[in-house]
Parts: sequence; structure tokens; C-alpha cells
Amino acid sequence: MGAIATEELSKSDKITGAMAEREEKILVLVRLRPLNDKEISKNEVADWECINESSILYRNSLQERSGLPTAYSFDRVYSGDCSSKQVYEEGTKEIALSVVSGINSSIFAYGQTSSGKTYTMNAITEYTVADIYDYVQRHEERAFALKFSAMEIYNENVRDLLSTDNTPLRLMDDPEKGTIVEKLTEEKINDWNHLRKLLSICEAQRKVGETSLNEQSSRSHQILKLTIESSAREFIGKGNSSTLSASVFFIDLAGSERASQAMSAGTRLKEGCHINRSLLTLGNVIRKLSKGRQGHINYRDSKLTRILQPCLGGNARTTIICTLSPARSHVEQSRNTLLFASCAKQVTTNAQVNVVMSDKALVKHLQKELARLENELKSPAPTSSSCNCSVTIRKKDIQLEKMDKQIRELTKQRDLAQSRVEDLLQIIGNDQSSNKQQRQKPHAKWKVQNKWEDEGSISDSSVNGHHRLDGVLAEDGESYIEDPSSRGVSDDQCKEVRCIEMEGSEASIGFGNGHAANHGSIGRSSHQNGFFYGSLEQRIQEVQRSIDSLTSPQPENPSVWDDAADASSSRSLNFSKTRVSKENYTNKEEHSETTPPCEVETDFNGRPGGFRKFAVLDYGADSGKLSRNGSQSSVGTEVVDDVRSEGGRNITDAEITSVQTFVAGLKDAKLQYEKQLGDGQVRPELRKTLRDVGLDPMLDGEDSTLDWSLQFERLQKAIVELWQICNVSLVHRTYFFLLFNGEPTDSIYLEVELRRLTFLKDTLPHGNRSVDSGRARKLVSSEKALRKERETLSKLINRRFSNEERKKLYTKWGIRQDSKRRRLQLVSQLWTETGDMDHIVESATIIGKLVKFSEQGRALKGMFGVSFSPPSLKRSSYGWMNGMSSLV
Ligand SMILES: Nc1ncnc2c1ncn2[C@@H]1O[C@H](COP(=O)(O)OP(=O)(O)OP(=O)(O)O)[C@@H](O)[C@H]1O
Repeated sequence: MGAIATEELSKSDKITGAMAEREEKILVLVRLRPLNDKEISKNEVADWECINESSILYRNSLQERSGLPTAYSFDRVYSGDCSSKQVYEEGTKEIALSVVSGINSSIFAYGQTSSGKTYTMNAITEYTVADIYDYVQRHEERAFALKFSAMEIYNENVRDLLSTDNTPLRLMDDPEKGTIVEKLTEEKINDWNHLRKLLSICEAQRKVGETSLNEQSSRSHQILKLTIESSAREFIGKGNSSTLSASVFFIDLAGSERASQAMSAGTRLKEGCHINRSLLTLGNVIRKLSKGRQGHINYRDSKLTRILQPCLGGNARTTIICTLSPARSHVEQSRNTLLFASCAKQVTTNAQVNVVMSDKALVKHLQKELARLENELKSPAPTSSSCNCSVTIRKKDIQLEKMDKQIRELTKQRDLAQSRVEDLLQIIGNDQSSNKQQRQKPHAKWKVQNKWEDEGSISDSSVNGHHRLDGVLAEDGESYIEDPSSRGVSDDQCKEVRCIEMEGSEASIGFGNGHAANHGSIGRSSHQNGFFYGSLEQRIQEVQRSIDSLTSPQPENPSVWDDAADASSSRSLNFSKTRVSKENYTNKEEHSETTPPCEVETDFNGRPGGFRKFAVLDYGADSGKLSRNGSQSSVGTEVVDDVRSEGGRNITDAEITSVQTFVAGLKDAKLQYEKQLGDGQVRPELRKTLRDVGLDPMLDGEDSTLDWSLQFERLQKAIVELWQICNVSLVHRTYFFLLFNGEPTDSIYLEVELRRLTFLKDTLPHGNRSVDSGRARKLVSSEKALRKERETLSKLINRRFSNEERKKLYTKWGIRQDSKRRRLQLVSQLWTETGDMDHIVESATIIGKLVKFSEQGRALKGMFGVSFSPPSLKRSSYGWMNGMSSLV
């Protein structure tokens, strides 16, 4: 394809047509080498045989009975008598030469030590470069410029192979180019001889050492990069030329090795460890990519994968040559190589033609594109974009239908609740009249309720799992109606009345709408609140179900744990089963269930003074105002008990904020905000902030409904980033993220959150200098609180995840199983990649499991019925309300 495509591209007006991305699988070749002299002298047997052009067979009859596969198929296999020229011509040439057409390409050699990687790569590099020069000579109509750079990764340090300076080079992240190696020499190539000379310098510079398996064993990963730029000569200097620019990478990996087989010690052993570790990361990345790129890919776990990211599933065409020794003694390593090759076969890349256009050419291209689009609009024939529109409309219709259904369902529930309220009122009325003569205050109940309306007290109604009703205790679905006066309950005590709980708490949530006037204070809870809590609860259960299914052990939900785990759910936490054999890819068992001694944990002395790790609303900035009411839910306490029992440390309840407290805080903030909106106190510039991220539901009205999903995504991104900037508690992020997943009714809560975070960000010490230093100090301290929170969460890992689950988690997150601080390492990674939504989803899922979002979610059911309190200005004591009040 390379040569043909470039010939077609010799005129710049043809270039733009070839710019589309091209998705294709990595090409995987297997090369078997002959037995070497050493192996022959040891009477080794060659157990592997290429039975046709694409299959390789393991012939050992003893192994055949072991249940392991004996035949493997790849794009192409080469037996020991195939020449390197044949491998190049039939296997790698087409992809390698894409580079002259402006398409990045890469050729890898992967395999155990002494299997023939360097032997193969040297030849492939030489043939490719010769063909490139041949191509350049045959295309005089184009002007070519070639650049060359070379590096090696030795013991996880990057070295410039074109420089005698051994100083390790740093990796930098460039927003446009991705990872770049700082100060790497890039030589402009004059001619073929010049390039040959540079290649021999690299060979001489590369770290090589003798092992028992290979006298000339490469001890580093070598990456050679040849960049080719070309432009059509006839357009050069005319302002409308375009340049094709692409690179070909030649990657000769160091070989995996078993210390026992390589008989390595000292320096060699250390090198071997580094080699194996980075190859393990490469294997993990390939395995993850082979499953369809869902979730977080650990490119950053090694320098090798960071540098090679574009070649692994990115903008490059890629070939991997896996080399094998046929000897029986290497069978395990050979099988590992073939497993790696099988995974690599599933990985797709998205290469594209890289064109650098001059301004003039760009304008010309855009004009053409515009004309094409105008034509498309005129012609009624179905096009891909109109298809997209109809798909979107269909999706919207389905969404609308779903919402309609929900509204009907909620209306039904509300009516049911309404009729129950009427029944209860009837009973209460009867009760009251039968006691009339004994009572001094004939309408005590109504009076109390009216008073409650006026004062809006905030004491919590949840006590030891019992919920106080109208002078009534309701326990687990059972309601008892009791006249307060008959128990001698005073008016003050009656202030604790919150609402009447129905048998099913869902039924108690929506009865405010349109009936408030008929039922005094009972109907005071607004329809909006009722609707919110109902849908919120439903959502909690949905979210919980997915968390449960995602984190339940294999036997209960095998599909989730399967290799092809629920591909339809992009939000799934894919704990993938490792298919790679133990030898190379499985790390050591975790030492024990108990917490291994580690720096972090020994530092932890119970609850430090003023430390509020789970300051959901306060972020540790104002510890005295965290707790909503001092009475933790039973769920919250259970979580704390778990923590407390970890290592016998003394951690108090206030350190875990229950989801109830969280939701109650949300509700308060919303009410406060609505009130401020009503009072016209919202500052116009803050309204603008909301518009900037695409949300202003209060102003946009109905029109915003259709755009809501888009707005939601933008807003969610902005909030996630602000959480990170403001060091917001991970538990808070998790609750918020899991609860608000895009329902239109979420908009107000997202708005409130964004406003709060914007305010917090503006008051960070490096931001608004006018903020008083005390406040700034408190905000800085939230960073410490976040660190502590991570520590505490990490201690829950052993309790919440089984041994097997933990192992999968560590592997998935690229953490060594034998690392002493593996739990902290895991938690430290959560919520850090704010631009990667899959990462965020996985982080929320893990923390949701750690804080037992499930039980808390279930407990909310009770809470919605009971602690449903009217708006109160007295409750502005939460951390975020402080922020809000200063804000507006
Ligand atoms: N296909 C082949 N035909 C003949 N000889 C080969 C072949 N492949 C490798 N060899 C020989 O085997 C030996 C080891 O090869 P090479 O150094 O390329 O292995 P390697 O995989 O790069 O090893 P390491 O990872 O230790 O660097 C060399 O002497 C090489 O010449």
C-alpha cells in the first residue's frame, strides 16, 4: 500500500482524500529459529513445527495430554529455515513502508532471550531503510527530508544512543505530541551511508552482556525512529503545498528471561528484573487493549509503554514479530510468547495519513469540504450524517418515552400515597375526637405541625434504626400511630416530627404535589423534592445493582468476570481474567490477609486532632461543622467499625460520612440556592460560569431538555476537574458521581455543585489573593485530609474485596502483588485521571464498594421517608453552605 498510496498523493489536492483514520488489527508474525549449537550439543529436541503458513504446532506427546493448546494460528509463521529477507518481504514490508505515504508504522520484535529478536530486527531495519531510499530515488517529483533518532531503555532509564552522554533522559507530556523524550538527538540524514553509520553507532552503544543463554544478550529495549517528510516539488514555495510527515519505529525489545535459566546474578539479575517488569507492563497493556480499550490502560506504568503508546493502539500501523526457540527446555517461555502474540492479534490501531498543510492549502481544503457539505445538504439521498441525526432522534424518543413512563409511575405512587395519607388523617382525626375530653389542647398535632413549618427545626429523626414519626416510632416498614398528647409528648418534642412514613417508603415521597393545601404541613414537602428523592432512591438502587454485579465474585456473576466482560457497558469495571501463564505474568501471592507493615499505616495514630477524612461537605476545611446531626446511620457506623477493626486502631464515626448525610446536605444546599434564586441574589458573573460549561437550567427553560445530555457531559467533566483541583473528598466525589448520572432533574444539583467548586477554586491560596489567609490555610489543609482519606480507604480494601478480587485489581491497575503498599498505591491512583471518564467510572465503582454504598443506598430508603425536612435557613452550618453563602 505504501508505494501505491504515495504515488497517488503526488499532487497535493489528492492528499486530503486520504486523511481518514484507518482501523486495523496489529499484524502478528511468529518466527521460529533453528536449534543453536549450544542446544544441539545438549541434545535438545526441537518441539515446535510450522505446519503451514499460519499455524505452529507443539509436538511433544507428553505435553499434549496436559490440556494446553498444541496448535496456534497467527497472520504468518516462519520456520527455522526461512530467511530474514522472506520475513521482511512477506511480513513487514507493506506496513513498514506506509511511512512514505505519511502513515506512522512500527515493527516490534518480542520473545525470550536468545530467540532471535536482534538477529531479525537488524535485518528488517536494513531492508526497510534500503527500500525507503530506493523509493526516494524513484520519486524525484517529491522532496524528501529524513531524520533519525535512537534510544534505549536500560534499567528503566532512557538513554540517547546517538550521544556519548550517559545521562538519563526525561519524558515529558506534550498536549499535542503525547510523550516526548527531552533532549533526544535527532539527526538529519544526508544519505544512505550516513544512516548506516548512525545505525552502527547505535549497535555499538547499546548495552549488551553475556548470559548463559546468549553471549551477546541485549540488556535494554532499543527504539529507533526514522521520520520522513515529503512534499510535491511543484507546490513548494507556492504557499499551497502540503507535507506528509510520518515515522517508522524499529523496536528491538530485551528478551524475557528466567533467572534460573539465564543463570544470572548481580548486574545481570538486576537487568533481568527490569526487563521482565517492563515486559509485564507491556503485556498488561496489550491484554487490556485486546479487550477493546475499555477502562483505564496503564501506559504510564513503564517508560517503554509510555514512549510506545502511539504504536500500541494509536496512530500507527504495527507489526509484531514474536521469536521462538524450538528447544524443549524453553517450552514455557515459548508458550508465554505465543500467549502474548495471541493477545496482540486482537489489538486494533487507528493509523491516519499525517498531513501538514500550508495555510493556503488548508483554506483550499476547507472550501472544498464546504462545497461538498453544501451538495450533501441539497441532495436528499441518505448520507451518513443524516443517518446519525435519525439515530440521535430515535435515542431521544426512547429517552422521552422512558421519562414519560417514569412520570406515570411516580404519579401513580403519589396518588396511592395521597390516599393513604387521607386514611391516616382520618384515623388520627377519629383518635383525636375520642380523646377530646381528656386533652387540654384539642388540635395539638396541627399546632405542632404549623409550628414546625414556621421554625423548620433540623434535628434528625433517625434514632437507632427507628424513625420518629408524628410522635410515632416506625420500624422497618411497620407504622404505629400514636397521639403525642396521650404519651405526654410536649410541643417541643413534637418538633421532631418530619413526615408520615408509609408502609413502603417510596409511597411517602411524592404526596406533596397539589395536595399541600388540603393537608397542612404534611403536604409541605414540595413536589420537586418528592420527585427528586424518589428518583434518587431508584437511581441509588440501580447504581448499586451495577456495583454489585461488577464487583461480585466470579461464581455469582461469571459474565462480568469473563474475558469479554460486558462489552456493552462502557462503565463496567472489567476485572479481566489473566490468560497469561503464571511464570511470566502472575506475580507473587499477597503475603497474608493481615495488613503488612508499612510506613503509611504505622504513621496512623487513630484520629488526628481536627482530622475529618470523610468531610463530604467540608473537605476538612472546617471540621467543627461537618456532622449534620451527630447521629450516624447504622450503615455509617458499620463502615466505621470496619475501619476501626483494621489493626485495632481507634477511628471515630465522624470520619465516614454516610450517604444519608451527603444527600441531606445536597438537599439543603439546593433549597438554599433556590431561595437565593428567588431572592435574585445570584450574581450575574456566576450565572456566566454556568453558561460557560453549558448549563443554566433555570434560565434556559424547556429548550435545555434536548441538549441536556450534552450539557450534562460538559458539566460533569468540569466538576470532576474541579474536584481534583480543590482536593475534594473521594467519598464525596463517589456519592455525587454515582447518584447523578444524567437525569434532567439532576441539573439543579450539578449547578449547585459547580458553583460551590468554582467558589472553592477561586479561594485557593494561589488564586484570589484577597481571600483571608485563615480560609486559604484551611483549604490547603484539605490536601492533607485527602491524603488521609486515601489512607483510610486503603485499609478497607482487604475487607471489601476478596483475595482473588484484590489480585485482579492490582494487576489491572499495574501494581505489584508483592508491593508492601499496594493498597495505598491502588487508592492513590483513584480519581486522578480527570480527563479519562472510564478511569473515573472505575474509581467511583471501587470507592462505592469500599464505603459500602450498597447498604447505605438501601438505608436511604428509610431516610427518605423520615428525615424529609422543610427548608431551613438555620441549617447553613455545613461546609459547603458556608461556601455558598459567601458566594451569593
Ligand atoms: N533465525 C535464525 N537463524 C539462525 N540463527 C539465529 C536465528 N535467530 C537467532 N539466531 C542466532 O541466535 C543467537 C541469539 O540471537 P539474538 O541475539 O538475536 O537473540 P535475542 O532474542 O535478541 O536475545 P536477547 O534477548 O538475549 O538479546 C545469535 O547468535 C543469532 O545469530
